[in-house]
Amino acid sequence: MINELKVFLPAHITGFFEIITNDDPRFKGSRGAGITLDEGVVTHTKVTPGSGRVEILVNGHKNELNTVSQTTIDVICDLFNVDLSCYDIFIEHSHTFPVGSGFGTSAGFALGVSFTLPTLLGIDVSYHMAGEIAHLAEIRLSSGLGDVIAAMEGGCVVRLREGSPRFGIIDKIITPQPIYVICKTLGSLETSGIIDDPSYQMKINSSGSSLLDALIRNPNIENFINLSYKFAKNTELINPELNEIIDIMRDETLGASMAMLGNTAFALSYTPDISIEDCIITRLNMSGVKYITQK
Ligand SMILES: Nc1ncnc2c1ncn2[C@@H]1O[C@H](COP(=O)(O)OP(=O)(O)O)[C@@H](O)[C@H]1O
Ligand SMILES: CC(C)(COP(=O)(O)O)[C@@H](O)C(=O)O
Repeated sequence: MINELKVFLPAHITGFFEIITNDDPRFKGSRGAGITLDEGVVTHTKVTPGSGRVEILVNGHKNELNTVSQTTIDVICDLFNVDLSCYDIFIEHSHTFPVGSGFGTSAGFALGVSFTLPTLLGIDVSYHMAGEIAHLAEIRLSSGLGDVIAAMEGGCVVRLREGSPRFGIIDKIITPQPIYVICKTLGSLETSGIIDDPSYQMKINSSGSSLLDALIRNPNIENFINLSYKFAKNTELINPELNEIIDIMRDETLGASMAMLGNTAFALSYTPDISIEDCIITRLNMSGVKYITQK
């Protein structure tokens, strides 16, 4: 039996969204649209016979960022009634984007665990069930609502129905040629502080719903980024400093907006050229979850 697996999950930037609550976390989530990137989170998981030790590293460090991973392990134990006392588990996440800045990093951590640990424990989970495990961890922590279902698929993902990957419904916007994604981050935003705040929920939902309808009527990448900017303005989530950067980006690209939920500007372009310093430049991901080592 294999004792280690490595998997890649693309980062996911939400352009606009609508919060859909439900007492059943499998049916709680968001509708909206976003893009996945060719960079994200690589997770390397090893399981050996042992005494219940769990070690989680994030970019080589043990720190508070192991909460999402630990919560995903807890979800696996709850769902499959697993006793970990006779295993030692080692998980290492490597991520290129800053946490909490609108790149869906928490979803990448959760999916990295859910697409490796069950298999290494001999638990047979389907592709969509592995996604559901990560979704349940995100909902439990309020660290995300719809990144999981989008990151698994790749591309420019439209979330038509909320929920875990077993119940949510997505579609994709076809891009005629390769798309560069240009990002400039000024810092983080606390996701839970926004998605759990009733006043933000009202602004988000009153705007997100109509923008999704507008994208469905005209499903193309330029419309996505322009509707995303409308959302950032309508919800008043954008700040003047970020707006200045977005204005410059918009003049040089197909369009630009704020990455939800982070203090980050992102632009879509057919070329990697931009006049702004210190941008992260990558490509629209088309593959979704990808095993680096074979199952
Ligand atoms: N590994 C982690 N452990 C604990 N909390 C995390 C972890 N990753 C992200 N978070 C928290 O979850 C929320 C969403 O994180 P993240 O998905 O990285 O946000 P974003 O998509 O905005 O970058 C943030 O509040 C962040 O602080
Ligand atoms: C926008 C957000 C609710 C949070 O995104 P992040 O902060 O990147 O986890 C996302 O999960 C979504 O549902 O679209």
